This record gives sequence, structure tokens and C-alpha cells, in this order.
Amino acid sequence: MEKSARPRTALNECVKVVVRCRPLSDREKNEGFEEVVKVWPERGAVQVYNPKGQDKMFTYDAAYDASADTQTMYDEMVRPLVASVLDGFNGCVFAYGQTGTGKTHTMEGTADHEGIIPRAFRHIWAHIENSASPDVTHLVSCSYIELYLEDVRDLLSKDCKKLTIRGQELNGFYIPEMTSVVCKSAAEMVRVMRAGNRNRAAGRTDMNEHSSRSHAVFLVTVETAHRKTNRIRVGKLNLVDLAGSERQRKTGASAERLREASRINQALSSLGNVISALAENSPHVPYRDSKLTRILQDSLGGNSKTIMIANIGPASYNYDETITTLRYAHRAKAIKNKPVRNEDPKDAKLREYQAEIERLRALIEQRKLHDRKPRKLPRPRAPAAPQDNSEEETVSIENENMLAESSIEQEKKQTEELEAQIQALEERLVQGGGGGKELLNNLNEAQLVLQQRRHEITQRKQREVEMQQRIELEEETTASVTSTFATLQQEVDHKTQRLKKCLSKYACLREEMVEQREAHDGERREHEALQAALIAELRRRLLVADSFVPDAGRPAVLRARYNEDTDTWELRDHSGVEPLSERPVAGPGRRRPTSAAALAAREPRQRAENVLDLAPLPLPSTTRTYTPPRHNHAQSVPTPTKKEPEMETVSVARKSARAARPSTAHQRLGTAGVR
Ligand SMILES: Nc1ncnc2c1ncn2[C@@H]1O[C@H](COP(=O)(O)OP(=O)(O)OP(=O)(O)O)[C@@H](O)[C@H]1O
Repeated sequence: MEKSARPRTALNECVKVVVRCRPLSDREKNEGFEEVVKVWPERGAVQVYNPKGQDKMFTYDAAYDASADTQTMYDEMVRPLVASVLDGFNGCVFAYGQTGTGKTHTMEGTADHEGIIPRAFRHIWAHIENSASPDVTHLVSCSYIELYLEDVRDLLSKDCKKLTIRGQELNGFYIPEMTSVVCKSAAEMVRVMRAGNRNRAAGRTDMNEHSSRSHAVFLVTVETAHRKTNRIRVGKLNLVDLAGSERQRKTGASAERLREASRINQALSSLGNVISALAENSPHVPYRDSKLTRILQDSLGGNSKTIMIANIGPASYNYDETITTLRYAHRAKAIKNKPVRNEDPKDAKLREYQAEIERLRALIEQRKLHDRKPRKLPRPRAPAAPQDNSEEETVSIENENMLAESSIEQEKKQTEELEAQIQALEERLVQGGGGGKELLNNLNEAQLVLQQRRHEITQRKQREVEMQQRIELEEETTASVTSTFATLQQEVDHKTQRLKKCLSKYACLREEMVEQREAHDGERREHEALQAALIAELRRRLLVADSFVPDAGRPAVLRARYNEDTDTWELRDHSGVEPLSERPVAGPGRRRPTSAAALAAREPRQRAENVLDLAPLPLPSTTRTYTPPRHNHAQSVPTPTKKEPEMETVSVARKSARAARPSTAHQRLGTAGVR
């Protein structure tokens, strides 16, 4: 994720929310679970049967039941978003939901059912092949990262190296060191995705045979340069498969799974807080709370067009989780983003490549010109040279010739290398309309027409859903205004009915409030249990530290400083001064400073001087230490051995020092009110 320039002007656009309900699994069927979810695709609504009370109804931009395939979903919702990315906007599709509800099935798909990610690849390459003008150049690159146990890992690097998120909340976060692979076809992108998937953390839980234990982000960057306008547009597409939220008691979690689950839930709860803050227009949005929310900052409330896919399962035993997911999704509908077309951003790779190609071409031209110039001939021979000298001269001329030949050879080789470099760079760039074959063009045209038709149908369907939702809303609010009554009894009946409706709505809301409170209490209990476990672990470590770390090591602990960028504790430099970012320079005519004081000095003048920071020498004492008068107990008390009083003094001194020493970290924690 490269740092991108901030948008100039932007129109608000709400996050689009889609719900997808998977079919009952074989296991759920065998165990006799009922279906409690009914999807109304034509109204974009989801109804959940409540075993304890009133059914619940939620409406979204679109809703898909078990019979809907990913193709329909892609054409109706995702296709317009990917088209915007190809036009230079940022886009994000993320799948959210309880574990085992079909997030990976929706995003990546399986061997038989292609998911959204490979479909997006094919869409991008169909567009590039169809872009008719050879004046258009494209560069497509992709990166793949995962967030596992709060570590951001590069899935495309050999050793899955850990990455650091940089930046500030105000200017956006970015990941500078992640691997970016330039691709030349959809098949190549699929290969890259599979290579990354092999490195992804997955495991088995009671809820899902192949559960993703990490949040994965596949990032596609499409750069498009138009030669005529000399403009470059950069669209970035984030395809996110989140790990599933899960109740720890349901997943049959081992210690390792429990640790993963608590981290997954922590990140998802931060995501929920960000969604709530954005939906309520809160002045502070807690993006900083987790790495997941930092990565998704632009997608939620920033410069991006975003689709949230909420995956749910239909089984009755997942009622609570389904309701929680639907509530989250409902809240996300209120998030407003500010998408802006990214035109000529500073970090466009295409511009860099074009400049490099130009530079290499100029270099080759220069070399060619240089080669055409007449070469310096070997020195003419001396007229009458004695026999023994002429042999020497022949050797030297031969040497010169050999040198000249080798330098020509070397230059030729360098020119060839430059040409190879140009070719390699040009191969990365894809020219529009490069197909050339009539058959392929006809096929592409037919595809284009088909896409156009699909798009029109989708838009019509969306309008219908919106109309239906609006009609239902208006029916409710205007019924009492428009109706006229023949008799008083009719009016009373009508108003009684309305009152009943209002009362049932009120009961529904109360029920919801109770449920929310219960869910909140449950979550709080889980957090408290986790907190208690962490505090117990902390106490154990503090006990070890208090018992085994010598006093001399304690000041080091005080020098520890938390680095927010790397999320680690680091030991501060001994001097207590920040280490210098550059090597110190010497003053004019002086040696480079090496003393500790010069290296740590803040003033440039002091840094240039090689001042030594010497502690003052101890002065000889001018007073005498008080010694108490000696009592002569020689007769009554047996004379103590010489060593005894000394030992006693030492042990008393030790005791008093121990009493004066600040309490142990363990005790400090106890007094800090941690129970
Ligand atoms: N729409 C669907 N149609 C048919 N099968 C589905 C559908 N959605 C999910 N499944 C099946 O349900 C199972 C679980 O799906 P998947 O692994 O995608 O869940 P997940 O939400 O990604 O889980 P986790 O969060 O644990 O990774 C898989 O066997 C998958 O094939």
C-alpha cells in the first residue's frame, strides 16, 4: 500500500452493504437444525425468525439467498466498483461475518465456484484487452498481505517478512515495504494469489474445517497512461477476506486457537467501533486501535468506493451471531466515503518506468554517437628505429589495439544490456488494443455488449429494490394521513390498528435493547476473562523478574519505550537522548567527533567539537566521620569476635536499604488497584 496524495474535492458516497446467506451445511442438516433466515432479494431484505419473540427485518442495498451464485452478485454489485477502479478510483470489497459463513467462498471461491477475486482479475484484463487505442498503456501490479496475531505479514515475500504500517491518522496509513508483483494476465494474477494463499495462516475449528485464522488483503493497482493527454490514472482495489468472528465456546478452541480467536475478535471489535463511530458521525474515529482498522482507514470513511459483504448462516443455533452481523452491516450503511479519481499521483510507477525507458534510450543514443566518432589511432612508428626497439613497439601497439578492441566489445555489451533493460521494462507495460486479431476483437466486442446489457439489468434491478423499500416506508408513514373514514367506528378501528403496530414496534425495540445488553454483557464477560488471564500471566512474569532480575538490571526496564510504528518495546539509548539520525559531521578542519557527549549533543556546534564528558574527580574529604564512643564491657560481656559487629551492620544496612527501595513491580501492580 503506497502512500497516495490526498483527494482534492470529493462527493460523498455511502458504503454499499450486501448480505449473502449460505445454504444449510450437511452437518447442520444431519444435526436437525432449522433455518431461521428468510431472504427477500427483490426488496433487499433479510428476515430472521426469533424463537423467543418478534421476527427481525433488516434492509440492505442487496440481499442474496442460498440459491444465488457469485456470478450474479459480481455482475450486480462488484462489476461497477471494479469499473470505477479502472477509471482511477480506489475500491474495496470486504467480506465480514461469523466463522464458516462463506467469506472465503465468496471472495476466493473454490475449484468449481470462482469467487469475486479471480472474477475481478478477469474483468480487469478484459478491459485492458478491449481498450481500443494503442495510445493507452497499462501497468498492473498486485500485493498480498495478511494480518495474523497483530503482525502484518507479506505473503508474497519468501519468508513472509513482517511489515510495518507507517503514517498518521490524518494523512492516512501506508505499508512501504510490501512486495509488489507486476502481472501480465489474469492467469498470472491467480497464480500470485495461490502462491500467497499457501503462506496464509489457516486451521481447523469445530465451526469450519478450513478456517482462515488471519485477515487477508489482496491489493491490485491498475495504472493507465494516456499518451495524448499525458495523464496517468491510478486505481487501487483492496479485496479483503476477514477472519471470522467466533464465540470461543463454540469453536472448541485449543490454547493456540484461543489466542488467535481473541486477537481476531479484538481486531473485529475495533472494526465495529470504527463503523459505529463513522455511522454516528463521531468527531473521533478510533482507527489507531488496531492494525486492521489502520489498513482499512481509506476504505471506511476515506477516499474509496466500498462494498461490505455480510455473510450469514441460516441455522437456528447461530441466531445470536447472525443478528450481530446483520446489525453491524446495517450500521455500516450509514458510512459516507469521499472517493476521488487519482490523477497523476506522485507514486505512479508507470511514470517512473516511462522516465527510465527515456533515460536508457538517451544513453544508447549517446553511445551510438560516440561510436560513430573517429577513434584515436595508434601512435605512428618512429622513422628509423633500431632492431631491438621495433619489437617492443610492435608489442605495445598490439596491446593498444587489444585494449581498444576490448573497450569496443565492452561498450557493445553495455549497449546490449541497456537494450535488454528497456525491453524488460516495456514488457511490464501493456499496450491497449495489442491483440490485433480480428477474431479476438469480435469476441471482446461481444463481451462488451453483454457486459453493457448486464449492467443495465443490474441498474434496473437496483432501482426496483430502492423503489420497493421507499414505497414500504411511505406506506407506513402516510397511511393515516391519506385515509378517510366513513364512520367514527372505522376511524377508531384504524387508529387502534396503528396503535397496535406502534406498540409491537415498541416491544420489538425493547426486546432488541435487552438482547443488545445481553450481547454486550456476554462480550464484557469474555473480555474480563481474557483480562484476568493476561493479568495472571503478567503477575507470573513480574514475580520471575522480581525474584531473578538483579537490581542492576532494573534501570534498563525504566528506559524501555513503546514504539507505536513497530508495536514493540525498545530500550532507549543509555544517555537518555534520542540516537542521532545522521552521522555527526566535523567542524571545519577538525576530526569527526567520536566522544559520547559529542554524539549525543543536540547543538550542532557541540556535535562538531570532540568534547569529553568527564565526571568530576572525587575531592579528598575535609571532615571526619563520626564514630560513637566505645563502652568498656570487658568484664560483664564476652568480647565479640572482630567480624561480628561488621556483619551485623551490613545486614542492618541491607534491611534498611530493602525497606527504602521502591516496592517490587509485583507489589506496585498490586497497589495500582489491579485485582
Ligand atoms: N454460498 C455458498 N454455497 C455453497 N457452499 C457454501 C457457500 N458459502 C459457504 N459455503 C461452504 O461453507 C463452508 C465454509 O465456508 P468458508 O470457508 O468460505 O467460510 P469462512 O466464512 O471463510 O470461514 P472462516 O472465517 O472460518 O475462514 C465451505 O465448505 C464452503 O464451501
